[in-house]
Amino acid sequence: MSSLPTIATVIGSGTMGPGIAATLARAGATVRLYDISPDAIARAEAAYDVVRGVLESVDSPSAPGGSVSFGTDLDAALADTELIIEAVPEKLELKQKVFADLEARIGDDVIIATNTSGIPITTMAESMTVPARLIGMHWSNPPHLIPMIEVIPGEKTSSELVDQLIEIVKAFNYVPVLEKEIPGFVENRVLYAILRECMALLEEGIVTPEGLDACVKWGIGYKLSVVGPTRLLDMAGLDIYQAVSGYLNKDLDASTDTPQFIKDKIAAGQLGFKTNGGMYEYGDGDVDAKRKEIITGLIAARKTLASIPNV
Ligand SMILES: NC(=O)C1=CN([C@@H]2O[C@H](COP(=O)(O)OP(=O)(O)OC[C@H]3O[C@@H](n4cnc5c(N)ncnc54)[C@H](O)[C@@H]3O)[C@@H](O)[C@H]2O)C=CC1
Ligand SMILES: Cc1ncc(C(=O)O)c(C(=O)O)c1O
Repeated sequence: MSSLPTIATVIGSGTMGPGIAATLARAGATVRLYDISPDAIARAEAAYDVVRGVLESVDSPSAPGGSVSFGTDLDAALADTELIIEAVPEKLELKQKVFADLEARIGDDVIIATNTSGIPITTMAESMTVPARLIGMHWSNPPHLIPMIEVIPGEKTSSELVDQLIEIVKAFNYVPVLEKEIPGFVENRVLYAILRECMALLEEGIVTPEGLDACVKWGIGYKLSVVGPTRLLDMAGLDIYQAVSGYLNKDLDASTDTPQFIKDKIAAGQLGFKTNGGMYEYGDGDVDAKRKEIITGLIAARKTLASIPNV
């Protein structure tokens, strides 16, 4: 296989599957999107139409011949495939069962890339017949708009596969970030460090949700979208970092569990957009409107970031 696979299969058509499939298809691959649930497939077909429109409006590489087909027939989805991207729910046992099911149906040369948010690849590969073929390929949500993918080899992943996946990611113009294996990988370790402190500040009543969102969006997000954290330290001064981290680090939240108020919301069925309420409440039509605003904002920001120097 040279760079982009001719045929690829995405397993799991929930939040992430349609955007992943659409990105590969737009770059020219024939993609089969498989799900165990017919309802999920029906939702994915509708989501795909929206995603395709979004891809039209960003500078996403497009090549002729790409397509996405949808279905609940696993053998049909796997026929002649070269690359499988697994995007089923974040449960180790489920992913291991899916890998066993896949390995019973495919040749030894077929790649399995997992979109796990942070389960170590080595652990997932323990029950596999060919562990050298498993590699982490962590897309960020929404996958058709965030042009960066973490590439995470496990202890038994073949080094040829690491190089191959990096070339595949470059073939659809995304930035591959090669990492050593660690729970949560790099992106979610940083994101969850931020989220842990944010949730603690809310729980202690230090700031309102609206105030927190404004502070983090402008004070941190805006700046970090232009200058990464390493260069930010040069901009601020390492002496300042030493002075502040010297008194602040020991005061930062260090809890190891999910905050109780989040657990209470989940127990009350408040999960966020998918239940019309979570951190904020949403009335009729509000969730769709917010989703549109977020996508519009991400498209505008991506265009701007693509047009300025990578400092
Ligand atoms: N939601 C997010 O923001 C992100 C999620 N991820 C990771 O991607 C993976 C998928 O996440 P989501 O798309 O959010 O999950 P989701 O729950 O929205 O979708 C998962 C889909 O997998 C299907 N499924 C369940 N068992 C299956 C099986 N045996 N075979 C085929 N399909 C099956 C479900 O019917 C569902 O449609 C997880 O590992 C998650 O941690 C990674 C990056 C971001
Ligand atoms: C809150 C949250 N948690 C996990 C992930 C992930 O990468 O799996 C994301 C994301 O990609 O956006 C996220 O927002």
